[in-house]
Amino acid sequence: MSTSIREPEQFAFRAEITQLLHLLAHSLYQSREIALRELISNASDALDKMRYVALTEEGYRDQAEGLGIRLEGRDDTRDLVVRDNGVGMTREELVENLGTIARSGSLEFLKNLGESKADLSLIGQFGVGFYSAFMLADHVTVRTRSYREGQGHEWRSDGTGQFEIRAIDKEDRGTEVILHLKDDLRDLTKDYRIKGVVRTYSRFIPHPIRVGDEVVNDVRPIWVEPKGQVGDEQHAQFYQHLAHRADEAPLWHLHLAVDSPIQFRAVLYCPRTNVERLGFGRSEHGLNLLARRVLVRDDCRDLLPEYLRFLYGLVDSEDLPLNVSRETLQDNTVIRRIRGALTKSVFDRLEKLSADDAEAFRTFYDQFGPILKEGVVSEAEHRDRIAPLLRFASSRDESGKETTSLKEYASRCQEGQKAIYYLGGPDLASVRKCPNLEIFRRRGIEVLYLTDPIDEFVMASLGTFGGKELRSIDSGDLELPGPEIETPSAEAGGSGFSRVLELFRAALGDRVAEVRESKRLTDSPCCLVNASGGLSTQMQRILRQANRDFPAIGRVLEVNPDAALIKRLAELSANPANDPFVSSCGVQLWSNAMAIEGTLADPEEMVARVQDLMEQAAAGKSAIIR
Ligand SMILES: Nc1ncnc2c1ncn2[C@@H]1O[C@H](COP(=O)(O)OP(=O)(O)OP(=O)(O)O)[C@@H](O)[C@H]1O
Repeated sequence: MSTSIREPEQFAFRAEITQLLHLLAHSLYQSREIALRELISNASDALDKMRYVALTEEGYRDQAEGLGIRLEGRDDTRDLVVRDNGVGMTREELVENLGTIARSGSLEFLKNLGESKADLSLIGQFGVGFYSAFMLADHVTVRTRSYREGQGHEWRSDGTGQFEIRAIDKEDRGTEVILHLKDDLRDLTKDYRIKGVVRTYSRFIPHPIRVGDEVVNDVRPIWVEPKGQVGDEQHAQFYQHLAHRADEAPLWHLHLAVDSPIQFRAVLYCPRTNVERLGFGRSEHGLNLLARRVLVRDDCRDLLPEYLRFLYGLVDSEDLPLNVSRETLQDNTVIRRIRGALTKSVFDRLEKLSADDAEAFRTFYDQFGPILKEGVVSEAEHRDRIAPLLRFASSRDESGKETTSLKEYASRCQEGQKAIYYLGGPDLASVRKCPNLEIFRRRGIEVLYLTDPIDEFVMASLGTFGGKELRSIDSGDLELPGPEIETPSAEAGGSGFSRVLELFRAALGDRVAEVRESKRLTDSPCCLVNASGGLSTQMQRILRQANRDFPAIGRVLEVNPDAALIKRLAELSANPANDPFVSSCGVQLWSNAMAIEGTLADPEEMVARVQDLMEQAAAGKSAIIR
């Protein structure tokens, strides 16, 4: 026992924590009581750990009894105490956990608060929940004794840059957080107020929370209750406890009771918002794993595929040993089977949501669709479950508001249509401008508009849907349903048009793979398409963004014999003196097509040519007013 350091020792908080504390202390956040929930959650975690220790470590067998949390208000001193008989902390743990260890979460949280992307209610998600105590208190004291030692320690701080730690006598194991309440929160010492807060935020914590002699919460673990007996309100509170989300009900939940071949109970929750989309890092949390009601891992990532990482929840199985180690989890057959069953249930739930509640499914898809798509690209196993859930904008609603599923698209296919057509681009506005769409518009064939960069990879990974090939419309060999397009204009253009193609070909050289007559354009003079079987334009754009040295791929320039400009060039080509002008127009048309796509590499060259063409046009004009 080291009673030698009874004198307090001073420590400085890490810089980002000082910043965070300053923010919290001056916060005008309305529901400051949520801080209490963070402290109760921490106490509950410490009790879970103690129960686990008692069941797995020699010498602590009798210590799983009487685990609980107690809240006590002290009117005279304006203190509110949160006490637990959990694992407690050693001196080193106190120093590290409450002040000096780097937490990537605190920096991220500060950054997002600064950019107004997050509000204080999200604090618990960043692994810095303890500090929210300073929203309620002007001084915080933590008295704790680890289950491993007889010596207790006290941590004190007023939240301004420093904290101090000293050895104390503490009779019982566990932790006591004493909040010296801010003046305007003094009524939080009253039992009725404390009970109110517990009932609002922490009612379904699976350990008894006592205020006076009364157990205020409902300790029956909701996941072992029969499904029909757990209401939405209970689920919402349990979700808030697991996910550290204040005042938010889950978008949907799953409550599973499976008895064979593996026995397990599970609850899973889908948040309403995807914090990854707000610019936070990847969701870094797994599910809680319990063996016979005892928490064995609070961050088990092996229970769901990576692309369902946004779900919160808990799995409790009778078939798992308590001492299952992190290393053996992945190879554990029980875990693998539970993962399979959970994943299937999630897809069943999503399928049902998409059929029964379009509004909720749309919210889900807006938030988590991009993560779900990773599942198509990263593994083949569940592609066929994810594909029907995908939604895309389409030419059916040019505003992009109404999205469509692949199945709906397929149901609208024309007689003889063998493919599902799509076009990718950086945004809806540029996709809609693409001349390649003209023939589709004329024929009334629907085209999916893909604007998420991963969409192209999704389509490439899927290959087909419902027996129909997924095809980018800038592919050189389109097989459209219905009759081949008649091109009388090609004849009308006659040899002049062939000459135009010849001149374009010679002028463009190896900048293009081919120059040919187009059968897909109605208005535009020309468009670019890709050699059959080649990469789509959007895919080339994405690869070039990722790697500047990505080689330029020779494209096919298709020319519309029907366009007024091309007709005129065909006429002019009868006179060899016009060859340079026609050639120059060819290069410029190619530049225009590249510019529309956003793939033009050398704008200076184009500017010089436009200048030259303008000079020629100006020279042909007359200043004489007729
Ligand atoms: N009552 C307690 N008993 C034992 N240890 C505690 C207690 N409260 C906090 N701790 C320790 O302090 C650490 C920091 O707590 P804090 O609330 O800031 O983050 P966290 O609990 O790790 O993250 P999260 O809030 O996301 O669960 C905890 O991980 C735990 O080790």
